[in-house]
Amino acid sequence: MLRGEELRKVYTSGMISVTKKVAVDRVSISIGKGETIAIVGESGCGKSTLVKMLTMQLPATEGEVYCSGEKLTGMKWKELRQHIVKFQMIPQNPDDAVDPRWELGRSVAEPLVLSGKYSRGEIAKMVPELLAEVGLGPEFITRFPHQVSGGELQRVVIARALALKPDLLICDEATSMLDVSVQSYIMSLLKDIQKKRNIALIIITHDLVFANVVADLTYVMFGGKFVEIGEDVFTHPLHPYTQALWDAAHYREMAVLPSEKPPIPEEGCRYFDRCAFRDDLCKEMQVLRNIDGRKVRCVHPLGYT
Ligand SMILES: Nc1ncnc2c1ncn2[C@@H]1O[C@H](COP(=O)(O)OP(=O)(O)OP(=O)(O)O)[C@@H](O)[C@H]1O
Repeated sequence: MLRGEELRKVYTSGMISVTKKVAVDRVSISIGKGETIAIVGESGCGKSTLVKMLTMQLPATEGEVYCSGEKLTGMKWKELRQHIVKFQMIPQNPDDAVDPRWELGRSVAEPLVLSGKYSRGEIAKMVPELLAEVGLGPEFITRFPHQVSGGELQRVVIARALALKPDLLICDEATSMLDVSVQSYIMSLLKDIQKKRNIALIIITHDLVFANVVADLTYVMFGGKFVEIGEDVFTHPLHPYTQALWDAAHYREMAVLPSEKPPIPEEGCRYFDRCAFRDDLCKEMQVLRNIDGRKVRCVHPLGYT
């Protein structure tokens, strides 16, 4: 359904001495209808930048995006907006998605109004239906954001995102600001909605257990590139970084992933300076190799050396 090919993003900053930051470096990614993928990796590795390029919220420095066979990169805005309205974001902080001065019903109705496709009567019928789909009653229509809990507000944001029948929902740390019991409720709600509506889900998360459980495929990112892609990657990690990420998340003693992070080398394996298994072979260009149904960017995959 949606595919990004060789996406690259270089951020430039500064007026006199211009600095360049390669946030994402020639990454390809695709997601099919009804599929769930998770993108994991430490802060700053390029997850959000990649997804923003894939969903056309941010122009790519290089690379192309295709949706159901049509090329979105280079498309005129009028035509492009018909596509991107089908990609809806559930943000980390639900407060960012609603106007604090508006009743919640108005926030849910807004995309329907802006689309110009529905009459007032139709919208008045659709808003309570959308709220019901996320388990909220019609009494929420006249409440304000400060009159509901964080979990309820996130459900309103989901209802609003569903209004224009999206093909893809992007959850960028969508539950990380909620307490643990509400987190699991919201995620199972999203999975139920996904099943019912056959929506694709992209989940950006620091919760590796959750990624392992919900995603059909997990993409592990390091230094602007994928280092491992597969199902259930944390059960038997093949890339040393995947293992280190898992260990770090579980506070275990380990030899890699130090708090002092060395700079990422531009040539060869990006994980070189942090890796306990490095040798001269790792200084050469690394490609994603197929191993046991996974894709791994490593010449010394764990368990194979
Ligand atoms: N607008 C920008 N201008 C300059 N650099 C940026 C900009 N946005 C992001 N970056 C840099 O690009 C890199 C990737 O950022 P990005 O937000 O994609 O990472 P991330 O993996 O999503 O991080 P997090 O998990 O903390 O959200 C970071 O080093 C970040 O500082």
